[in-house]
Amino acid sequence: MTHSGTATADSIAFIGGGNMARSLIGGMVSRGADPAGIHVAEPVDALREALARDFGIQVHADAAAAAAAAGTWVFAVKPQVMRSVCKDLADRARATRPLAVSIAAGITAGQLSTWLGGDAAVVRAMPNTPSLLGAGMTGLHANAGVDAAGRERAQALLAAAGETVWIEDEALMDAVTAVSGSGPAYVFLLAEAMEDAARAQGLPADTARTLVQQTLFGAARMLTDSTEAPAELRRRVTSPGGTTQAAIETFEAGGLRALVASAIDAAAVRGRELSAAND
Ligand SMILES: NC(=O)C1=CN([C@@H]2O[C@H](COP(=O)(O)OP(=O)(O)OC[C@H]3O[C@@H](n4cnc5c(N)ncnc54)[C@H](O)[C@@H]3O)[C@@H](O)[C@H]2O)C=CC1
Ligand SMILES: O=C(O)[C@@H]1CCC=N1
Repeated sequence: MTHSGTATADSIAFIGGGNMARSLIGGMVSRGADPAGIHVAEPVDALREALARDFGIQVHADAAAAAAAAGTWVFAVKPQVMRSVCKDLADRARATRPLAVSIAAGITAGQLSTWLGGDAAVVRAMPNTPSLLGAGMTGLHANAGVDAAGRERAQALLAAAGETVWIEDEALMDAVTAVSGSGPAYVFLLAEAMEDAARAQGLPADTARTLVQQTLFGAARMLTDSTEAPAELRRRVTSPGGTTQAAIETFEAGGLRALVASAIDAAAVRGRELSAAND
């Protein structure tokens, strides 16, 4: 189903309505954004209909219809299809000079600008899925074509879903992707491992889940609400000769810190590969 919404320069068109677009839109709408000004192009019927139903936004089956309705285009498709999606919109981009915001891992502002016909105003953004709850973290990088008003527009869009930080050196966007873009999955992996271990200790599954959920939530709250460094918060849990020390020594002996560094490096390398492979 295609709805015709308000076609204004202030409207936003998401090109791609998958997991990350849903998280951003959910965060924006729950923080008071007007659904009439949010358009999404999504070819999968079920996803499109769910977005319209859940958020009351304007949905379209094809990118051109959504792009025609908005002055800001948010590219939320996979890196592997970004080039062809941009090229299909290049004529319109040259004619209407939208602000293009891409959330794709790896794909550079230079690639996006070229694919959109050259000299496009591009903000490369890297959000994460907690955006759905308004608890997202987004790194933003603007190319030289983005003026102060464009920066403000991009930041306001992503700030509706959580915290934002500007990254002036674009080369660091792959590190941002590896730390905060992919980061929620690392915490979920830890949660899975802790739940498995809790069950292995004999705890019932639902109790194991509750213990892990509330522990991660409480620890995250302490990290964000306290001015103390993580190492100090850890020290306060760790009684000398106690249970935590036994666990921490096991983590250190297993090389947890080096493993985390290698995992984050692998993610950053993959970001650079995605750029090269999809040029
Ligand atoms: N999932 C995450 O946690 C994060 C993802 N990203 C980036 O967001 C982008 C999207 O990722 P996900 O949402 O996870 O993927 P996804 O696969 O859930 O969403 C992509 C959507 O684009 C749609 N699509 C494909 N071709 C299209 C076209 N021509 N026009 C309009 N829509 C089209 C697909 O049907 C799909 O629903 C990727 O580039 C990824 O690097 C960035 C930060 C975090
Ligand atoms: O895994 C990915 O490639 C995307 C980018 C960051 C999070 N998800």
